[in-house]
Amino acid sequence: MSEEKGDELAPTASFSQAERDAVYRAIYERRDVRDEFLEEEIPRETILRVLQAAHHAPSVGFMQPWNFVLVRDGAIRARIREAFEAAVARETREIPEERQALYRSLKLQGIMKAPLNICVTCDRARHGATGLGRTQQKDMDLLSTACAVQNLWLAARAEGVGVGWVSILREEDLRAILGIPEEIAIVAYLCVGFIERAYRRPELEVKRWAKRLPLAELIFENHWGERSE
Ligand SMILES: Cc1cc2c(cc1C)N(C[C@H](O)[C@H](O)[C@H](O)COP(=O)(O)O)c1[nH]c(=O)[nH]c(=O)c1N2
Repeated sequence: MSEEKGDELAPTASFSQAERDAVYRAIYERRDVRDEFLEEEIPRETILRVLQAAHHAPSVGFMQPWNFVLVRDGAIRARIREAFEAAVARETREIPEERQALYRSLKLQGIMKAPLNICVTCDRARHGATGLGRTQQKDMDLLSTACAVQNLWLAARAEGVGVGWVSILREEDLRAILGIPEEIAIVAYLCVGFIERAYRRPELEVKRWAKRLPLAELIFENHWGERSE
């Protein structure tokens, strides 16, 4: 035990109603943004605040396996955009016939429009190949990195910055274009920029691709399939 002075348990200060409202507002008003990005550069301090929020995400064994590759260069983003187009062509073939027209009408990325792209990676061997909390469930490092992405997404919303997650990209293309080593996993490719307008509901719901499921249908009591009366 090597606790330092000030490290003892302290009372948890409660949130005021306004603070609670702000937290829930960030959660409910966060959107996946594809097309509404402004050209304006995001100040370095704002980017760092958002990344600091990501860096304070929970992680298995406090592993903090993430890195953030900040991509601003237009030529690099153009190559990623090309890789996206090729990936969309492949994905289109897997979409059921009756949904193809709707799929093709969707805007699914803002790689060139957003002034900043961020590739979030996971170093699966950080602090050793195995570790606390990860011996039985091997992908906990990847899930920890997803927690960091969510923190980033929420903090960005509070900063007036929109984020769009683009997963229609082959990992090998991102790896080659961004020079990411083989041993580093790629978790998220994000388009990031200030926004002034956003949908109030998920764009995929507005465009009738999918609906939000009723929460009550997703909750079981004690055993899978058991619902409360
Ligand atoms: C892991 C992962 C991967 C993707 C996404 C999200 C997540 C969590 N989403 C965004 C997704 O469509 C969106 O979150 C939902 O439609 C819900 O909308 P809101 O995020 O609430 O606006 C997403 N959107 C998109 O246009 N292209 C994409 O490739 C992806 N990929």
